[in-house]
Amino acid sequence: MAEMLELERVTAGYGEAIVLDRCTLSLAEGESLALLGRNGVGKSTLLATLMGQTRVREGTLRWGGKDLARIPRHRRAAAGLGWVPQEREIFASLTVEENLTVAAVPGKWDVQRVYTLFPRLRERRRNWGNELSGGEQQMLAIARALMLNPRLLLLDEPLEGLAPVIVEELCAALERMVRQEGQSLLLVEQQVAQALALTQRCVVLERGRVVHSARSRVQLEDLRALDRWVGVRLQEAGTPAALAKEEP
Ligand SMILES: Nc1ncnc2c1ncn2[C@@H]1O[C@H](COP(=O)(O)OP(=O)(O)OP(=O)(O)O)[C@@H](O)[C@H]1O
Repeated sequence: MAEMLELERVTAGYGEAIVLDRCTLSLAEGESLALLGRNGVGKSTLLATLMGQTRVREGTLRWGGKDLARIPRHRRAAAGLGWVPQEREIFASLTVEENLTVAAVPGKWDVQRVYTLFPRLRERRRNWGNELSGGEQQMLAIARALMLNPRLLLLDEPLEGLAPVIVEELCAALERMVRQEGQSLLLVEQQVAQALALTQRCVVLERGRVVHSARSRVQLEDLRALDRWVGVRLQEAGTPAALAKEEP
């Protein structure tokens, strides 16, 4: 597989502060990658860097073989990077369907396809954004990003703060999105077992640098090996449905 995204020894941060420190990773078209690590190691900063929101001091970022630095930050979404930040930022005074269609880009993902992925959004299509539960807001934020037909979807802790039953529903949708629809995904997530179950590969960041990488399926069978970097709480890891299934 040709690499779609390549970071080579990228050092970046905010103002004088350096957060990413010679960070190297790559992702191919159709691939799904979990970005793991403790709080504050730079996972969100890596996504922000892809979106042009940090100061890159050194290293190269290539997107589709081209220098990402040459794509201005307001053009990154149009260039195929679909970012769902932790804050979700859905439009409270638009309906669910208006949220989805307000900035849609024609392509494989359309309203019917995202409703098939998230049937709950179809049921709620006439509700205002501010009438949704946290889980529904997260589904809407992801669905809205898909409506831009991104080549790569960047999800920042989509499961954070959601009730277990909603986590399960959301994971089932993300699993279909990745496995059946072949959506490329870069997933930042603290819920390690779920993140591994949804992805093909994983990398661990520590102090802004990749310190470990593995096949997700292999790693899932040895969660304890991640403990030194991530502090996996095995008893909380759960047993997502996807664990029992074949690797994509
Ligand atoms: N907008 C910002 N301006 C200045 N510093 C920031 C900004 N965003 C993050 N930082 C700092 O960058 C460092 C890395 O934060 P980042 O959010 O990337 O970590 P993370 O691995 O995503 O952790 P978390 O799970 O807590 O979000 C932290 O020290 C944080 O305080």
